[in-house]
Parts: sequence; C-alpha cells; structure tokens
Amino acid sequence: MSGTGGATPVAVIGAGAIGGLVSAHLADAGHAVMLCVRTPFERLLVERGGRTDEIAAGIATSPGDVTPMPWVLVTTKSQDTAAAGPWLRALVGPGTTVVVIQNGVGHAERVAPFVGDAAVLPALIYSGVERVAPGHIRLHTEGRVTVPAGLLGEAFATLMQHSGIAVVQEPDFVTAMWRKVLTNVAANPITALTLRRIGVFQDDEVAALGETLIAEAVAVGQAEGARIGPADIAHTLHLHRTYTPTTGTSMLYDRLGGRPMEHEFITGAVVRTAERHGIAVPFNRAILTLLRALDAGRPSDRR
Ligand SMILES: NC(=O)C1=CN([C@@H]2O[C@H](COP(=O)(O)OP(=O)(O)OC[C@H]3O[C@@H](n4cnc5c(N)ncnc54)[C@H](OP(=O)(O)O)[C@@H]3O)[C@@H](O)[C@H]2O)C=CC1
Ligand SMILES: CC(C)(CO)C(=O)C(=O)O
Repeated sequence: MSGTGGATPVAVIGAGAIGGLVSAHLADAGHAVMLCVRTPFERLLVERGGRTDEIAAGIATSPGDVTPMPWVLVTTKSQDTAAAGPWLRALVGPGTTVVVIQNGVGHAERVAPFVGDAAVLPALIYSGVERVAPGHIRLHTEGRVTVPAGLLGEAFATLMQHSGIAVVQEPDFVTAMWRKVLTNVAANPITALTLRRIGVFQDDEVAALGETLIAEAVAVGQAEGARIGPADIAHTLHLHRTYTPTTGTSMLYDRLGGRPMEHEFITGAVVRTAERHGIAVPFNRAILTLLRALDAGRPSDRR
C-alpha cells in the first residue's frame, strides 16, 4: 500500500474507467484517495482535455491493507460487485457512506450483503471513459453524476464540490435510473456487437434499431414507476449524437479487451423486469441472446 495525503479520505473500489475518472476529480478537490485494485499498477494516469495527469492516490492491493473510511465508492462492473465484498467488509465502519456508481438498476441491493447497516447511495454517471491499460484511462466525453436528493446526496455533492464534475441531486431517482438505462440499452450492446464507437448511431438503420430497443425499455421503466416517455427516446438518441465520436461504451471496451460484459445487468435487467410485468421486449431479448453467445465464446483466461 502506498501513501495518501489531503482532506477527506475516500476509498475507490475498482480503479478502471469510472473509478479512475472519479478519483481524478476527488484528487482535484483535494481529497485523499485510496485506490483498491485487483490488477496491480504503479500509478494512475488520466488523459483528459489533451493532457495526461498522474493522479495523487494511494494504491492498495489487498483488503488486509485497509481500514474503515468515511467514504467508499464502488466502481467495479456490476457482475464484480460480490467479488469486491472483502474490500467492502474491510472499508465499512461506523459512519461510512458507500456510493455505488454503476449502470443498470438495483445498486443498493447488490452491495447490501457486504455493508451491514451502512448508508448506501446509488449513483449514475454520464461520462464516457475508456480504460486503455491497468492504471491508465482516457476521458472521451465528460458527463455528470446523478444521485438521489436527500441528506446523503447532499453530503456527496459537498464532497465533490470543487472537483470539476457536476453532481445533480434528483428527487425522483427511479426515473433518473431508468433514464440512464435508456442511454445504455441500445448504445452498449450495439457498439459491442458491431465493434464500432458511438458514431455508429449516425447510420439511420442502426438509429432505428436503437430507437426500438429504447422504446421497449421505456415501457418497462414505466411499469417500474419511472416517469419516462417518447420524449426520452428522442432525447437519448440525440445524446448519442452529442458524444465525441471517439466515445465507445463500457461494453464495447470489455469486448475489445476480451473481458466479461455487463449485459445481464443492462439488457438482462430490462428483459427480466419486462417478464415480471408481462411486457413483450422481443428486440432486447434477441440482443441478450447474441450478447450471451458472444460472452460464452470469450477466452476463459480473461476477467
Ligand atoms: N466506462 C464508461 O464510460 C462508463 C461506465 N459506467 C458504468 O460504471 C461501472 C464501472 O465501469 P467501468 O469503469 O467502465 O469498468 P472498468 O472495467 O473500466 O473498471 C472496473 C474496475 O473494477 C476492477 N475490479 C473488478 N473486480 C474487483 C475487485 N474484486 N477488487 C478490486 N477491483 C476490482 C477492475 O479490475 P481489473 O483491472 O482487474 O479488471 C477494473 O479496474 C459499470 O457499471 C459501467 O457500466 C457508467 C457510465 C460510463
Ligand atoms: C454510454 C455511456 C458512455 C453513457 O454514459 C455509458 O454509460 C457506458 O459506456 O456504459
């Protein structure tokens, strides 16, 4: 474990694309960041705005090296949340707030078995970030973070003050969560399946398929109580066109790296939730079948 310095101690479990970006913002705000990593690396490099910064952060490679911290951020892929359990057990103590920054739904439920009665704050991030190597990330498009409005959301916004990334406190988090699902349900699978970046949505036929996938997810989100509708479909497709064309998606980067993809937590979540409500989502189901087949054919030595 190497050293930290500065204001509030924050542990970040999973120093990949999002963990790396958020750590850079935390360091910019003067906080003492501890990266809790699976694949060891010497230093965190972040490419953004045409320059590469080395981020001041400690690096821990074993849960045995850490003690409870006031803030613990979980930024692993959703399927790796349980494997991060030993980190959570070591880092959570009285007064810890656990922030789960992941795509999909069910953020708090995923960490519940590992955090006792610690406070848990789900968070959504709109930035487009690529992990180009362990400890080296590239920001393509800066976004914002959305958290539920309330005391925890307020405290997190205060933590991130002066960090350079906006934190939106959203009173209707169910709607916010499903809006975020819409940004992933077409973009992530389509980029992963085509091995193309977000510019693939300039193709009208691809945009039409994306629209169908998103429309199915809107019906499912509505059944879950999200206040979303046709305007969100148009907004999401517009958003894809506003990303810097070099932006990919987290699922594309995983496919390029031969790593497991997060499809069960994005498309899979939409399909399973649709089943619960008796809603037909044939296009998402077809995409899920393809993603599962792709994943099953992955080299087994990658994680
Ligand atoms: N990338 C993006 O642009 C965006 C991603 N998201 C979401 O953010 C979340 C994180 O995604 P992203 O940052 O892209 O993912 P990455 O794969 O880039 O990073 C995840 C990191 O978690 C690490 N990890 C996995 N298991 C453990 C463990 N047991 N202990 C410690 N570290 C572990 C991985 O380590 P290792 O190096 O060993 O693989 C990796 O560094 C996902 O839910 C994603 O959908 C949301 C918006 C945009
Ligand atoms: C599509 C994008 C970049 C939107 O934030 C994303 O969430 C991801 O890559 O997983």
